[in-house]
Amino acid sequence: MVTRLRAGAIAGTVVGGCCASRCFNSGTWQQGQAGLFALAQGHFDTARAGIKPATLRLPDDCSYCLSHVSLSCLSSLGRASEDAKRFQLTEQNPGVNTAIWSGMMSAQETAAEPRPNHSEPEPEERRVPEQPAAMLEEDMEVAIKVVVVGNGAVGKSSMIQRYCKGIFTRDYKKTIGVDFLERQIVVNDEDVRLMLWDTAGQEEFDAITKAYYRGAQACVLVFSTTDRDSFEAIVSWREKVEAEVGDIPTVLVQNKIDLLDDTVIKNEEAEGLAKKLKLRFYRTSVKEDLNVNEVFKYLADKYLQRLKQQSAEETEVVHTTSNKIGVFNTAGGSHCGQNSSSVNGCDVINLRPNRQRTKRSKTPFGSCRLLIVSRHKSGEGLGRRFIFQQDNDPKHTAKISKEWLQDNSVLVKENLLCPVVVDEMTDITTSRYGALPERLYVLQSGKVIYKGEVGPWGYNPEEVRKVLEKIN
Ligand SMILES: Nc1nc2c(ncn2[C@@H]2O[C@H](COP(=O)(O)OP(=O)(O)OP(=O)(O)O)[C@@H](O)[C@H]2O)c(=O)[nH]1
Repeated sequence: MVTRLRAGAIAGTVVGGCCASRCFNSGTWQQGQAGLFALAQGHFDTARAGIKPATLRLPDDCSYCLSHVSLSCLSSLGRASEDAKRFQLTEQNPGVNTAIWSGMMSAQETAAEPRPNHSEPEPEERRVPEQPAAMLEEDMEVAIKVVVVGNGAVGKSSMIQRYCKGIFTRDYKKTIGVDFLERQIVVNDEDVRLMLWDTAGQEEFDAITKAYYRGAQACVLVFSTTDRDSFEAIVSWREKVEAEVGDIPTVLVQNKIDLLDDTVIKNEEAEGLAKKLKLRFYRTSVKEDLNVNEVFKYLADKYLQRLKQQSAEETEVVHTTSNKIGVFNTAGGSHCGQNSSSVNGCDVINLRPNRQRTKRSKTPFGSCRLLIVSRHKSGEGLGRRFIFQQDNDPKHTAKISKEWLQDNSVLVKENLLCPVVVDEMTDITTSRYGALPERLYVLQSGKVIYKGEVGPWGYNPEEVRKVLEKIN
């Protein structure tokens, strides 16, 4: 069975990245998939989010697959622009408001198959403006996951709302778990999509929020001018984030400086803390819209600098090791493409190097940072799926990857020009991009007092809210 998805707008609120996806039919979990889930509620536009379209082949026994969005480089596929016009789930997955994106192989495998009949007009609300093909071909953008952390009521949600929606509300509504908004900006001529994760400030949500730090690429540590505790908690917030994601571009923010008259933190204390933590320090007033843009611009800039630095280091590796860095071309499908062949009765995927690697070039995968190749072999269902993760991290240029590819009948024809990580559905993708807890729990004195259904379908924040209100 082939389930096809087309790009565009999905009715949905992104609730998290996923580390696994579940086939409801077979009950099996497919691990190692990365990305963002969209759930019914609100609006999430995949095209705007920079997610490129693909068709996806689901195994024959899987008619209701809750799957993933992966950061794959599909823009170069001939069909991409056509597919990108709008998103639509076919009749085979009714009611499943999930974006499923897969890697090159899936897309190429299905390319030869007949398209389902979409002759019926789409409902008005599903239609999205068509995008010029050229944009889809070339506009790969950098997406940065930013987590905003700090004690409760310091203004995290307000800051994100101000930045993404340009609004400020006086009402305080405690964040339960996490929330998400995004904004696209241009920094040094680069399109950057900031995905801002608003996390709850209260300790009782730690278990939930920590899961969302995973894969974060930048962090805002916020304290309030009028809340001494929030200032003193900064070091511990930093440690929590670092424990999950290591050293990422981070900024220290003192919010509510419009209330400077009521300050409980001396200037030199705040500056001293920034110095001690070696962080850029901003004073903001979300209320007065002071310095908020600067905070996020700085982070985006810092992140881009790191990317550039990484690229430069990789180039060095090209000259010094036999494992060259670049992008690899996954020509051919997994079982019948012209570039696949058979060795000892096994299918072989031929990976060919692509010699160019220029940003925004028309070269296939030219600006790809992560390439996931999924491979299904008919009849073997979920068991035969390989994911090659090209994330340009020199550490991953491991000999072992190559050996693994060869052991699994993936023929590497020449030296690949890129580091290749073989993610055997284990933890690499998960730990970097996954963020979705399997269930929501509420614990009290070490005891589970609420256990939700398997998420994200089974998430029920309202239930959680009620439980929390009861125990507070
Ligand atoms: N005066 C002033 N009030 C602010 C500012 N920023 C936020 N607030 C107010 O502070 C309160 C808390 O703001 P939130 O954004 O909900 O705080 P939060 O950090 O997200 O809180 P949690 O969700 O509990 O973690 C709200 O009443 C806001 O209106 C600011 O810059 N100045």
